[in-house]
Amino acid sequence: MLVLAGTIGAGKTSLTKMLANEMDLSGYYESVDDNEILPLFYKNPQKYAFLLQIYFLNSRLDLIKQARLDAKDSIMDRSIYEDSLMFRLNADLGRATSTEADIYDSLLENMMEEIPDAKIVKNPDLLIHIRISFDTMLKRIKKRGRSFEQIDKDPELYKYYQLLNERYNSWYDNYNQSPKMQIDGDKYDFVENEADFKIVLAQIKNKYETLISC
Ligand SMILES: Nc1ncnc2c1ncn2[C@@H]1O[C@H](COP(=O)(O)OP(=O)(O)OP(=O)(O)O)[C@@H](O)[C@H]1O
Repeated sequence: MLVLAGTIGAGKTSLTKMLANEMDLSGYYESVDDNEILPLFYKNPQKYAFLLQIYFLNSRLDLIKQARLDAKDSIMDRSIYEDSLMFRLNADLGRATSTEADIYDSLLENMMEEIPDAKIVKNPDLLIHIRISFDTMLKRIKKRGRSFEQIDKDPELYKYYQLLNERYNSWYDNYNQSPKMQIDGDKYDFVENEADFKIVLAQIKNKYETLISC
């Protein structure tokens, strides 16, 4: 199982679709449009931060189980581990308490702990982090146009996005739940440029094949 990671608008879902197609993998996607808590959270973060995390935790674990039970090898458009980074940021911004964030982390760890000889392994075989600059992040959020994510409607979001993007780098450095690799999402525009996609695909295939052959 391959898992994509990266900030809002990094291109995780697009790259997941392209890799699923090229590498003959089953794609698993988090549905943002059907998430009824997300717009509530953006409207009132203090009230809905904890509920949103529980919603995500539940739905992502469900997807992991489905992906692992699939007869085919799979790819997911987001990792369960990034939620902890987002929730900690929300707690630091006063939208949740540090106790809530601690309990969330402990629950996540408990849920993701592998049981020896279990049929299903929950952690990915490879995590692929798409790294983008803050500038690129803002442009992509604007281009995609999801109304609740727009900065012009809510200037506080600017700071939230900036901190989130900064924290992703140390999150990736500290991530150790599986093998990992990074893609430069500023340098390679894999959505718009076919040659860039080929480079990214080769990097990922190379890493994945090395892991499988070990
Ligand atoms: N744990 C979380 N806490 C708060 N908000 C979250 C969390 N996970 C996702 N979100 C929100 O859900 C929305 C979708 O985020 P996500 O990064 O999963 O997808 P995306 O922006 O469509 O990514 P991409 O463009 O890379 O495919 C964003 O508005 C993001 O802020």
